Amino acid sequence: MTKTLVDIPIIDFEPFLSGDAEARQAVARQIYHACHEIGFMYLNPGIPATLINNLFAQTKLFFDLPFDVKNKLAWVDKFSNRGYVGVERERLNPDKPGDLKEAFNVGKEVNPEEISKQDKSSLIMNQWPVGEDKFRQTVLEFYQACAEAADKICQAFAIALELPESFFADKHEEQNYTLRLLHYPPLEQVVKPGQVRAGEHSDYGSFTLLFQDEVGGLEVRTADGEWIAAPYIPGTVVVNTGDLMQQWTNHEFCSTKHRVMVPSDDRVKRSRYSVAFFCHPNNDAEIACIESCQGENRPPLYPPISAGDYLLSRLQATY
Ligand SMILES: O=C(O)CCC(=O)C(=O)O
Ligand SMILES: [Fe+2]
Repeated sequence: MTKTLVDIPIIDFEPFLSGDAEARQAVARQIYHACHEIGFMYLNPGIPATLINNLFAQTKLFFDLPFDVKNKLAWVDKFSNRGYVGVERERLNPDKPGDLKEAFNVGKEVNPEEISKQDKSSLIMNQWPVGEDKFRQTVLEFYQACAEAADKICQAFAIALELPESFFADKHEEQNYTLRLLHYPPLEQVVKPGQVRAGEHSDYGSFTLLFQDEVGGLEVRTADGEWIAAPYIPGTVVVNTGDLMQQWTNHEFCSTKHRVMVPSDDRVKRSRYSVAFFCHPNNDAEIACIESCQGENRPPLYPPISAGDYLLSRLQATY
């Protein structure tokens, strides 16, 4: 395992994707240490660079659309958690002013015909800008590539914790994921005291894949309370474990605070784009302390909860 200057490990995931059982074990061991020690790592989970580049190009075009067009797709409720969120609408740190960012959330795309047939609470429609077919197509292709990567990462987490390989993948099979495009606009005005691009927070779900551009600003808080930079590293994706994974594993895997700061130099005048793929278990998955993460002197720290109830309670606090 290579340590970066900032102590966030860079792990070569290739042997997990194409190697034998031994090679997969070796990768899983590195992932265990990253999740246990800092909850952040850089991975190459096999998402093609051209797809990532296309997605960033489409993200820029989307945020360049007039506000009125974007606002027609406005995020309406935490049950769907989809659509457009304007600048300062969201506070990832509720004690601070609104975040200096705009966002667009997409969930699993469903066929409208399926809606009437099934319980509609789990089948919620995405909102798309009219006439932007290339955008929709690229975003959905990217969503699928991330979902496939997430499936492999689930397997690696299970092996890392000596669980059956499909333990986490089975509980994520509904693809209850949120793909979030983010734009941090250039800042000309003086920001409010304490205002940042994204407030200090930990992610709610099981884990997140985070794609960023080279503008930077992402910072991660280490166990001793120091903020360290998590810069863009070409060919890698930042992967971090979230609160629900921390709860599930009785803190064997940690969920680490992170934030996006306003640059103190000229980069403040540039837009920053990033894309987060938030992985969350199936709504009805029961999140109860994993057997191998508890013991006589290590009782479960949390009572069991359904993943769906947990997510709703967290979204409630953010908006
Ligand atoms: O934009 C980034 O780099 C981080 C965003 C983030 O942490 C989040 O949306 O949860
Ligand atoms: Fe985050």
